[in-house]
Amino acid sequence: MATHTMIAHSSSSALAASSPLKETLPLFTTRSLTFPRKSSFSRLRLRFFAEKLSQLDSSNGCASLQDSGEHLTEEHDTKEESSTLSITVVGASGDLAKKKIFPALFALFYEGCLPQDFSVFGYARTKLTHEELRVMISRTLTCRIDQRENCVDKMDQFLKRCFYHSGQYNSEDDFAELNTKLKEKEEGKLSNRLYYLSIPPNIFVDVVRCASLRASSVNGWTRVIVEKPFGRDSESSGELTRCLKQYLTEEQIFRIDHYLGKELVENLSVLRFSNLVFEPLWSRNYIRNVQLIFSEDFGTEGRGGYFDQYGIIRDIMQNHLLQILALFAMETPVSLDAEDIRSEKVKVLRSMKPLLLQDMIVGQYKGHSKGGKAYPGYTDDPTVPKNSLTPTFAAAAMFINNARWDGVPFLMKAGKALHTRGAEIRVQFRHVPGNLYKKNFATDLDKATNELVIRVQPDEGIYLRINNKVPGLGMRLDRSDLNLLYRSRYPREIPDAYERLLLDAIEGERRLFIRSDELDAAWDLFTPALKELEQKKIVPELYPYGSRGPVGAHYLASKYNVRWGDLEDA
Ligand SMILES: NC(=O)C1=CN([C@@H]2O[C@H](COP(=O)(O)OP(=O)(O)OC[C@H]3O[C@@H](n4cnc5c(N)ncnc54)[C@H](OP(=O)(O)O)[C@@H]3O)[C@@H](O)[C@H]2O)C=CC1
Ligand SMILES: O=C1O[C@H](COP(=O)(O)O)[C@@H](O)[C@H](O)[C@H]1O
Repeated sequence: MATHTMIAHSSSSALAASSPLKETLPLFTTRSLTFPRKSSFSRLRLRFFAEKLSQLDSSNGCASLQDSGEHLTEEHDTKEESSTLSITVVGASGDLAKKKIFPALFALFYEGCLPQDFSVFGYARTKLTHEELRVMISRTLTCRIDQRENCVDKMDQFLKRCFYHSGQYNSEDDFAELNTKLKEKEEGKLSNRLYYLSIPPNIFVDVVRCASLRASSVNGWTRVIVEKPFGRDSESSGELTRCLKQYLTEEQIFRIDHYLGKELVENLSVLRFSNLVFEPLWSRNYIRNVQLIFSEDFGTEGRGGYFDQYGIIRDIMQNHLLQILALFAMETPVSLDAEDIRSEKVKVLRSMKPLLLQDMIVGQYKGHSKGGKAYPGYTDDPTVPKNSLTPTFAAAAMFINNARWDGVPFLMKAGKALHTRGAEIRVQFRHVPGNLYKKNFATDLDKATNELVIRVQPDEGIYLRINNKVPGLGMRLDRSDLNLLYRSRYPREIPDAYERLLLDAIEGERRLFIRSDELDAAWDLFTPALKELEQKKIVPELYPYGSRGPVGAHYLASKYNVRWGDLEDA
């Protein structure tokens, strides 16, 4: 124990010494940096205890840090007793904070995943009292379906730990005041501080500067979760990273992509690497195309101002879908350690061919009336310019130039205001060569190939479409699904992605956060096509609100001899 502490501190000091702000950027106990394997081990160890505890309290996978001390090791006990955790949500008055971050923090508290000694601070310009913040937060808190009994008590306990500080985002003095308030709560203990930047990206750097100079922990770690968008293209993203790194080390920056925290996305690697039946098939030899599909059945209502500067390619494809693609297509990592996984993701991203304009199509939704109800078009939003060419839908074909995936189209499709909400990965396999049963298919043979579908949301599940004989005396073939439907197999609520990611950031687990080289590689793939799209002022194909999107998506798919699986299913 003593040795660990010593090594951790000397290593942190070495880091701080190389940092431009060594005095003002104090020690961050970068557990996974110093002890990469130990971090995963300790998390797994906690999870092991949690599994034991789950039989008692149906915990969601973290060990109870509040009331299970006797199960944990000596090392853990000591740390827990002497340290505090302060979580500051910057932009606390905003949509994401209310909708996702505070509820996720409450869920972690509810599940016993937060340390004994923690406080939550909201920070924003809006003037609020502590009590007003608590009222605001309480409106969005919910308890897990299966554990409602002491819900009200738990909410009260949580809300008592929530405080508010009003300040400007670029004021060092305001952050110094925040620092004073944080210190009051920390009572001189070893303090760890987590900042969540739930604010528009143009103020990220101001906040990081002020927080790092005036409100960093002096004796524990300081970490910052940065929300997307991380820039608009390679240049602006590089600039953002450069500016953030004036004040923070890479190890302090947790770039969030909440899709990586979704249960089925986490399960993707388990599916691949722990099932012998899949891994041998995972290549160009057996897979003819992969589809990554995102759709929402609502428009940009309320977020038009933000969305118009980014569009669907930057909002969904360059991050959420590309991250899933990287996990899907990467080689087997050396271990489950964050750096090993992220290095494999970077490798596969760097093997990809940058997207070409001729391999994408864009669309924008228009107003539509259905069942007596009028649905607004994208440009009907008062915060969107009337002549906006921003795509609310896009489809793209991407390729990976490596031995495993050479020639396999990875088709992406993302859209707002479509007929349904969902996110899924579809893997379409090749034909069975010389299929003995080709005469017995009621449908065309091309449609009778196997398909593996990983449904990320809603109705999380994994199903494998196979061909089977219809029972009876004849020989007629049919298609059926071997179906793992989560709600039947695991009839309990799945934690929200933000819960998992917040817990990981608290634990210093970086596996599900984006490293700066990953981000660079991701932007390199999309920047040329995005620039061309804007320079050439490509006019998006209009599609009605609530429809299946522009027909151009079908032409793009058929160019590569692909049919969109979601539409075949419908
Ligand atoms: N909302 C969502 O569903 C998602 C959001 N994100 C990202 O999360 C971050 C926060 O999103 P969201 O909560 O929707 O954002 P908001 O627009 O609600 O902004 C959050 C807070 O920031 C302050 N703020 C807003 N605009 C400005 C401005 N121009 N200058 C200074 N302060 C401003 C406001 O607080 P005050 O005026 O009190 O200071 C506001 O309450 C963004 O980076 C967004 O891209 C990512 C995924 C989903
Ligand atoms: O990052 C974003 O994601 C949401 C969709 O997230 P989900 O978890 O609800 O699927 C999307 O609406 C938003 O435009 C985008 O910024």
